[in-house]
Amino acid sequence: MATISTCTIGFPRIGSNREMKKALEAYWAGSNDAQALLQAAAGVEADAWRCQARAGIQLIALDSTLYDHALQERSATGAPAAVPGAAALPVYFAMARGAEGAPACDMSKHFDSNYHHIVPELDEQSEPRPDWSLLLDRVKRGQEAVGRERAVPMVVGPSTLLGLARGSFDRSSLLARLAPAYAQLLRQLAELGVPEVQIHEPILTMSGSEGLAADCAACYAELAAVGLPINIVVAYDDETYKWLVELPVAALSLDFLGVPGAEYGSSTAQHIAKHGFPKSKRLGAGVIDGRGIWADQGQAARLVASLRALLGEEQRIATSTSLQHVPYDLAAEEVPPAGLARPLAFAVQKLGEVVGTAAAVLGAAPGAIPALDLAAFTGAPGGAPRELPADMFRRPEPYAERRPKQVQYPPFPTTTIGSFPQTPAIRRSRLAFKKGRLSQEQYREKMAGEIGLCIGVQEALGLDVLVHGEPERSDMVEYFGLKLGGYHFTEQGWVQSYGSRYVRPPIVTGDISRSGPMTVHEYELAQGLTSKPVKGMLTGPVTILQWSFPRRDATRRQQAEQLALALRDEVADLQAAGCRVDEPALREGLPLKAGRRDEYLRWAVGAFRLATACAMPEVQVVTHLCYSDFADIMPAIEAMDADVLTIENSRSGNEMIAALAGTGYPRDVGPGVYDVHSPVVPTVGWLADRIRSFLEVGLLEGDACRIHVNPDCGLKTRRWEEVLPSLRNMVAAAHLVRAELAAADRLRPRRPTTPYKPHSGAAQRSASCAAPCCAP
Ligand SMILES: CN1c2c(nc(N)[nH]c2=O)NC[C@@H]1CNc1ccc(C(=O)N[C@@H](CCC(=O)N[C@@H](CCC(=O)N[C@@H](CCC(=O)O)C(=O)O)C(=O)O)C(=O)O)cc1
Ligand SMILES: N[C@@H](CCS)C(=O)O
Ligand SMILES: [Zn+2]
Repeated sequence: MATISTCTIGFPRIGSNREMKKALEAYWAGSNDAQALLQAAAGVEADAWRCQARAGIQLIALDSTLYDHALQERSATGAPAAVPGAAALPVYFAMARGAEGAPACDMSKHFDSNYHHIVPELDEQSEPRPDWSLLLDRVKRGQEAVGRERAVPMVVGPSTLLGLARGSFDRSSLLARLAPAYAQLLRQLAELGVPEVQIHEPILTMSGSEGLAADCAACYAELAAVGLPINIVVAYDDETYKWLVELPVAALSLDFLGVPGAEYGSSTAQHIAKHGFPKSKRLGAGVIDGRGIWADQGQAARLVASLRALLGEEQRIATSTSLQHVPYDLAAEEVPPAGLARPLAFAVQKLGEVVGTAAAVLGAAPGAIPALDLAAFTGAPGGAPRELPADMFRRPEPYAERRPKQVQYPPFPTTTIGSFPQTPAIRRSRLAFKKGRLSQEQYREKMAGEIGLCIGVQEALGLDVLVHGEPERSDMVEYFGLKLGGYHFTEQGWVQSYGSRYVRPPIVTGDISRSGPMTVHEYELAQGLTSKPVKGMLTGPVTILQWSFPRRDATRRQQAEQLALALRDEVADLQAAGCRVDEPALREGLPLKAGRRDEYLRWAVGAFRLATACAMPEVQVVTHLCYSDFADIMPAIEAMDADVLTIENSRSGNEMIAALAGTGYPRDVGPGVYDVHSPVVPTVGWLADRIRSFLEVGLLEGDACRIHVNPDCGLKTRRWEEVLPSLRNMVAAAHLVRAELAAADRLRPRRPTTPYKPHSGAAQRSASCAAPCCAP
């Protein structure tokens, strides 16, 4: 007798109408008290759980968080308790966002997604003092909402908690000490009568996790002994299958899809075909895409049918990852994304796909469900790859020759990463423009005023390299999606990036094309107001792609190449307009498996070079990386051939710049000196210490003229009241350390500081750029 069941492994935490975001921000602004926040959170989670029950999901993961799920499991590890009630909220948010005298905990990219988790703080000294009351309360609320037999607790697993922690320490012994804490949780859950517990262990997808096999086996044997069925959930890629299936647990939920794009497909199905799946376990088949938005129940049904032949009747249909990576509900779109010939599925629709797939397989008619029609994407798949000439990837002169021709700086030149506060007034203007209450002309004038304000502020603060402030960009990726052909966008397609911050990833539906300049007007406006250099501001091709929903009929490489060609034309137009400093951002979608990284890095770095190589030697290409560890991809960073690298640095304690210094990285570096995700204003003394520490780690052998001083990332999430004193202190700190170096006679600029002269040359445009850029 076939038993195909259905389950979820996570759901959007924002609420169908962004209730969670609004409640959090009202609480932080002081217009809401703790009770109101907790009440709003309870409403959001209950709505989400009931929505899953209504869709017919049998086992509902009790996902819910005030800020981040990795942060809320800390109470089991001996770290300060996380939110046992209203009184502890300030501690919880201090950990997440910082508070006076207490810097925020480190934040990091969650695997290869655009979600950011708070990094667990664990080391040898950590003494688990388990307090699971929060999670247990959540389970009780879940049982009330959807019934005992459907409410399934989910918890970040001990290996993952340890794997996400930074630093090198004896993880093996701490895992052994964490096991009893988790065993205690399982006993308490069993008392509540839950059907099973989901233990999320995404760390087991990572290369190198084979080394965890013995420790994991011991830990899970101890947990299994409690007697509560355990479902280990491993998402984001295929997994270290051979030893994972041996773990003594009742069920394994695996990701059958892997990264979105045409590379679609993990090796999970092949692993099962090759090695089999133990009869004693239940498989959670993650066949509905948890992080793509194309509806494709047909593919899922066929996958499950093929598994059934291998596995027999006992299966469970699930999503490949938590649905937190897709928007809540397509029905919220007043106008469904226009021109989309293919059906879309957001989280609510994906619940229907899970249930529908189970029904189709039971009905033995999986073939009857049509798969996503790839032929309906516009354009030939990617219009590429065609062989592009090698010189399109090479700047005319190598770094060592071109750097002296570029703008020269004083020691510790000060700058910012691009965005300035996105104020309510800016957002109101944009909304008025969208609703037709402001004309295009009026909207542009408003934005011009904001740009003028940003330039005036930066001049007054004494910054050395300026930016226009990005007021016209709702989001650094969505903005380009709106300007480029081949993209569609949503009105309500919010996806959590971190805490209360959300993005609307644009959707690639066809070949990407640029119909005209996208950023030149704003650059010209800004540069026209100052004699200091203004950076042109582009988002890099890989970043745009990683933070979009890619099409399914072309590889990510093909899509990145199209984006790179569009950005290349923009670089050409920016430099023709006189721009001498340019900033595309690259963000890795580095595969979790080491064996796939080289190939990825080849095309990702290639896309960056393709976008920027048309820049004349005099143009300084700045790139920016935030919230990612890149110690293990240093050669790729070097191969990007940028002139300046700005990086998020302040929360991770110089780890990255120490790595850069260690490899003798020769180019200009701008290590972040303060955390932009915290409302705390850093003091001059603290900032000066940060700057001095760059010399201590031996960065650029102490050549201060090439060590730029900037915040970790853009300032769009901050208020002017925070930005003004923070930047004032940052500039003062740079000047202080500059003066100290001068007094100690340690200022030996290798070349004279040259004043900045914006370039005025249309003639040079045709000489250096037109040919390669316009005839790709
Ligand atoms: C740099 N980062 C980014 C990442 N990914 C991106 N796609 N973009 C990024 O910048 N990843 C890593 C990091 C950190 N991440 C973020 C992510 C998100 C924000 C952020 O500030 N998000 C805003 C939403 C921004 C936005 O698009 N706003 C719209 C307004 C939309 C809206 O709410 N409209 C209302 C009315 C307007 C109003 O009254 O406010 C409506 O329509 O009803 C806009 O500006 O037009 C957020 O608030 O979450 C920052 C860093
Ligand atoms: N220029 C962007 C980069 C963020 S990663 C900004 O400043 O917001
Ligand atoms: Zn950044």
